[in-house]
Amino acid sequence: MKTNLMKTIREQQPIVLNVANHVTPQRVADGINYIGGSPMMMADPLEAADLTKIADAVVLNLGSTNPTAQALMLGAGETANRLHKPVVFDPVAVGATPLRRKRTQQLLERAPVTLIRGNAGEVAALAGVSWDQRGIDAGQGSVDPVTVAQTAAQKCQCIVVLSGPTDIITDGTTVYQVENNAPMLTTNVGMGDVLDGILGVAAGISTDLETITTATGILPVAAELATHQYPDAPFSFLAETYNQLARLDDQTLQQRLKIK
Ligand SMILES: Nc1ncnc2c1ncn2[C@@H]1O[C@H](COP(=O)(O)OP(=O)(O)OP(=O)(O)O)[C@@H](O)[C@H]1O
Ligand SMILES: Cc1ncsc1CCO
Ligand SMILES: [Mg+2]
Repeated sequence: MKTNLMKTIREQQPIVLNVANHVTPQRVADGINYIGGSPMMMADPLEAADLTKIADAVVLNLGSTNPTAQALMLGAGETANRLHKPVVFDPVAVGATPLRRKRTQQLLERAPVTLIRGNAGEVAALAGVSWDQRGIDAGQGSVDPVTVAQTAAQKCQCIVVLSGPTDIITDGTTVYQVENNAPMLTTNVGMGDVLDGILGVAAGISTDLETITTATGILPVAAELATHQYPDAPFSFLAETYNQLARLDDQTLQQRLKIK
């Protein structure tokens, strides 16, 4: 694993450019900032290319898809490809509507992404696996999530991080699993979006599978520590999770990470 990830983030302070949804941008910006990255949100497609030039990584979120957001995603994605910068994509509720599927397909064709992070329902939709997705939530399915993640990674030719009680990280061949988790993460809307931001920070440093796997553990490790303090208070848990993100060092992260 990447044993000096937190130190490297705080030294390099990667700039992460986001096409955020309209629900959780503050949570995402805080998540990036608290671990030591530098967040930037954008809203005007006319500056997507110029802002991508100064970014170390780009994070694209389908959550509040609309024509402007799609133009932002395409503009940033295409420039990032040309400049060989990493792109993280979150296909929020992609299986829910034909429009979301069409816009995702257009993005993946015009600007291939480095990493897709979604819950089981979203990754299943990309893999073409039958799944009972529930809006923005994972829903239920009968196929092994590891197979779902590997299929999506092979189809989309990128790294896939399938989040859930166990997070699955794969390039289509090698598979790592992060077993740290905190159920109150699912009570707070947007913690998947925060995970995307953290993965963007890490991708700004390296996109090797070990770095991405270590980065996937940052949020659940912080959330486990917060759960010890606030086992039944989801909003206090949320605040404490951010405190723990700010405090987290490599020693604590490596000690607490449960990877298989
Ligand atoms: N059932 C669960 N128990 C514990 N932790 C979970 C569970 N499901 C997801 N997580 C953790 O919650 C975080 C967010 O992942 P999740 O799968 O909920 O994203 P999401 O569905 O895209 O959320 P959102 O759309 O609200 O941002 C990850 O760190 C993941 O490990
Ligand atoms: C609630 C919600 N609706 C669209 S995006 C979003 C935040 C979770 O991704
Ligand atoms: Mg989500």
